[in-house]
Amino acid sequence: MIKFENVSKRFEDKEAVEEVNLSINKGSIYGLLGSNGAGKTTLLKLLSGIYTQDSGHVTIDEKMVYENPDVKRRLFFIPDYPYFFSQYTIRHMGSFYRNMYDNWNEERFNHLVKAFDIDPNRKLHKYSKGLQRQAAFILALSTMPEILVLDEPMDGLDPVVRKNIKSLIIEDVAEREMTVLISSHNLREVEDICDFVGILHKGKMLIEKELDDLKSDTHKIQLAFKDGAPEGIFEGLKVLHQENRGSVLLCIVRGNEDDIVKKVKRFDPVIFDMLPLTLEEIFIYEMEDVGYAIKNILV
Ligand SMILES: Nc1ncnc2c1ncn2[C@@H]1O[C@H](COP(=O)(O)OP(=O)(O)OP(=O)(O)O)[C@@H](O)[C@H]1O
Repeated sequence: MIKFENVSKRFEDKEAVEEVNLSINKGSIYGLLGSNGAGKTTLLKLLSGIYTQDSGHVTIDEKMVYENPDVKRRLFFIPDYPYFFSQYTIRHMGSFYRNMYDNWNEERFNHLVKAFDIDPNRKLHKYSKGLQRQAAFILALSTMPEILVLDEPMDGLDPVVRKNIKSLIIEDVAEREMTVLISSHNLREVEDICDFVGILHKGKMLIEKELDDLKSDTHKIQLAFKDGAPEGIFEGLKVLHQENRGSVLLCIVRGNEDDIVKKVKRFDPVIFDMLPLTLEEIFIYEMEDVGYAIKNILV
């Protein structure tokens, strides 16, 4: 299990991550979402042992990560800009990782190089951004990591390659319980692949939940009343957003569905619809709730 306990990390005068708590179960695919500069990359680098925290604990199966090569060998981190040694081909990089990772799988490496159509003898720096990212995935998956840490993983990949890579990741999760931590702004992709989601804002974890629970805990409601919305309609409810659309009141409410239905129906609405929300909508309304709203930017 991956655990962050009260983890803080500061850069000069900037608190990048503040008292973050986070747990990721083995075999889970965890989507780390957040506004720009929220601290996502910092968290991934703390988990990968690239940074050390100022306070708190980052552990994998109760072992500290930083300066612990045995633990670091169990994970592979693909940063937002994959790094290769200058003048190296994918074969050279493969040899480098073969020496580092005990579980390196040569057969899989050769198979993936062919499957992704990467020339094993071409220098990696000559490849496009998307092909370099493909090379990073080939290398990462050939190390057979227990934990795969991905920073904006699908950026620059075409839809066919995305689908292939997602299938490979899901296969590794299903077959050998690989754990995946993904930071992404592509919420559709996260919704597609992740089972757990954390939303980070200004260095703090706003929400950490199973994706299904998050979705079943946030509701879009359309309401209309004979003589306008009565006083106290929202009493006892956590309303993230509300707006009038003609005579219909649209609101986003967090909480238990049955409880919301019971509370609202007391006021006898003439229209009452409860609609599902996408992860993207949930993200936008949760951000609005902490003052990070699209309307502020448009004013
Ligand atoms: N090496 C560094 N030196 C100084 N400040 C840093 C450094 N790395 C990150 N920061 C600051 O820490 C904060 C969090 O940055 P981080 O890159 O973790 O955010 P992020 O959530 O990944 O952002 P984005 O979605 O924009 O990529 C930002 O304010 C950033 O400017």
